[in-house]
Amino acid sequence: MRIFNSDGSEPEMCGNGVRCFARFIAELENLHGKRQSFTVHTGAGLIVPEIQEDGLVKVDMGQPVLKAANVPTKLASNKYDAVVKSELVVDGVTWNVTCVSMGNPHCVTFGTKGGEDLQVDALNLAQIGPKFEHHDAFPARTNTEFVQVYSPSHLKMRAWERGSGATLACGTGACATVVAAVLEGRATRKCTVDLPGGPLDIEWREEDNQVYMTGPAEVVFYGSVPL
Ligand SMILES: N[C@@H](CCC[C@H](N)C(=O)O)C(=O)O
Repeated sequence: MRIFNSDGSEPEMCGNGVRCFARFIAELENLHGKRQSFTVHTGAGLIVPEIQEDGLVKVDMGQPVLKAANVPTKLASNKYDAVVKSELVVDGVTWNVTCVSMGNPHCVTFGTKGGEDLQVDALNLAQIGPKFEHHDAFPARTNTEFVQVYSPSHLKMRAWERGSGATLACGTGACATVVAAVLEGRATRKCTVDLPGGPLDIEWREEDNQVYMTGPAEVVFYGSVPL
């Protein structure tokens, strides 16, 4: 699977995309109602989506990458060889950020240094998102997730995506959000993440360090495009 952002750049991975890709293949092959798993080659390695009997798609998203140079970020590692709750000055305001790669780079924030907990609906993403995306700390640019904690197993997130801006959902971003929330001691390893487009269930398993994402993928329309 190869995907393209709306600015034409090619990211390594797309969590929503891989769920849709699995659904598309199942429709093509008439695999309705059957449990079916696929191995998908992506820029981030092999990713394994499985269509469950309930119709939801559960994806083995692989292991998070936390080493600063591999995210990549120029911020220094400070905990578990990772960048956790580090200070990032954006437009004169100091934010606390945790950096995670799910094959593609993510910067996750729960708020500003010493500030109130984020109320994500109040944020002007179009104004602050690009300042994170193009910040010097991120040599490959970054996706940014702004997160509000409802409870240790229930988070709300809005994403500003690298190359695409504010989107209704970001699967890799939801995975990075739970990894960051666990590293910051804010959440358990199994969480529901609410996104503007609907919820995703994410689990970062302790046994094998793998991240699993479960969510829907539905056919919206069929069409053809002359190229
Ligand atoms: N904008 C991302 C790629 C797309 C991520 C996607 N929305 C998802 O669901 O994971 C990037 O440039 O890394």
